Amino acid sequence: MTVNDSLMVLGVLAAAAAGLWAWRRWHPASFWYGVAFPARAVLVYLTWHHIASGCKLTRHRQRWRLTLDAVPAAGLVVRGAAGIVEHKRRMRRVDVERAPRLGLLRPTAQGWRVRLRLHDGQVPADYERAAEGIAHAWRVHSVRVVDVRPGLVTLWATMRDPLTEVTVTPATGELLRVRPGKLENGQDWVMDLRTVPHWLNAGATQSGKSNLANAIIAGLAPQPVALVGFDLKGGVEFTPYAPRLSALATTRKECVGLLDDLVGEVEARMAVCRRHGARNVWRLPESLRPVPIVVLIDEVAELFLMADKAEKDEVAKTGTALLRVAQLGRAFAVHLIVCGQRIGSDLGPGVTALRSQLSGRVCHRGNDPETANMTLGDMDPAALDAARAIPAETPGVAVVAGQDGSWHRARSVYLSEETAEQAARDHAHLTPAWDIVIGSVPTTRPPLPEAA
Ligand SMILES: Nc1ncnc2c1ncn2[C@@H]1O[C@H](COP(=O)(O)OP(=O)(O)OP(=O)(O)O)[C@@H](O)[C@H]1O
Repeated sequence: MTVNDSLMVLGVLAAAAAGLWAWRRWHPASFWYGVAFPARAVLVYLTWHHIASGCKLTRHRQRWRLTLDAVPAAGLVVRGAAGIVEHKRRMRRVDVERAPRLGLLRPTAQGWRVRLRLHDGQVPADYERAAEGIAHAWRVHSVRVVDVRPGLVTLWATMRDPLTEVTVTPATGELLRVRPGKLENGQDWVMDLRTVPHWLNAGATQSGKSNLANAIIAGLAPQPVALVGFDLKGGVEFTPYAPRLSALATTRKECVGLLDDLVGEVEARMAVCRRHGARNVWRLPESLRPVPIVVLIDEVAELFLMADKAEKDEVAKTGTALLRVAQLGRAFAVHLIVCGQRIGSDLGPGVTALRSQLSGRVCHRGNDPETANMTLGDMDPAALDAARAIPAETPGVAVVAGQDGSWHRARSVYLSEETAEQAARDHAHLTPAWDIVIGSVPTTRPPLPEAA
């Protein structure tokens, strides 16, 4: 090759590299699907056997193979023990290491998914244990085991943590549905109170609980719902949202009164449903359908703590009323969003029962492993591990679990208090008066959609 030829080849290579760089820089999505993903896929298939072996996912099988056996030749052996001079071919059964069969790698915006066939005797937990090792071998942010079916698991690899930056998601406009942030798989985090009626929002201080509550309030503010606040931290959290709150309790006495109202309202709705042969308010004729109530409770532990014995009765009443609202509210469009650092049995009897009614769980970073245990203890152990691994420098990141047992890492969208307060002020005209709400009087609000 002449010097000119070499220069030309170098020039072409440099131009190709610059083109690829520019492509990646200006249109990363098409670069990923067109170049980066196919290259990654080839690497994954080529290295899979090695990685599976390193992560102890392989199995040994007996297979027929044509082998070359070394045979000492007669007469020459005497020259030395290692006098092997002849080879003989023959078929025989040998031990072969087999990796689990990889299905087709399917690209996602943030990485890829691939289905694997389990070896006999393997369970999905084997793959959950190996996931971290596989993530390191594939040089990706995380690998999760998802979509478990008999004999099959799907591995979902994510190249970068999609929760480092969460952008604002538009309002859904659907009743009792909010999008407070993003899930790790890049999809919107949808909180649908008609599917999961009550939520527990737990985490240490500065973990992002209030930000999530703000996002929920801002999402619900434009909807035809009544918002109610319980804030025993002197009202500092919820008073700024007062224009959009139909009721706000900031002292224990007010809490007891407001809970009495709520229990009475649930019972009244129950009576209306019974009269009309409806199992829930969504099956009532539209003109009779009451306005949904969303109850936000800040720092739930304050409701159960007592300074002296005189408060014992009030605390007991509060616990019972809250439990009744939780148990009965789901059918009668009364929803709870309970925020707190701890919601354990140490707060008193009834708290564990209340927690079990809160089927939606959001577990932010906790100060101790107990927070994750209390919030997600009855779920998949992998969810607990993910919650315990949330770093302090990413407030708003949480593990979110619904009632079907599935869970996701998610992050609420950052919403300044001013923005949420502005949303409350902007939609103050939609705030139904509490007297009208608990009077179950059909109001002139816009008609509610039919139940799904
Ligand atoms: N999703 C988020 N993205 C970015 N920053 C966030 C997010 N959520 C919260 N933060 C930041 O973290 C800080 C603490 O958040 P927040 O007040 O919601 O925590 P908290 O758990 O309610 O704390 P506390 O119990 O002390 O009230 C806030 O200053 C906020 O700026």
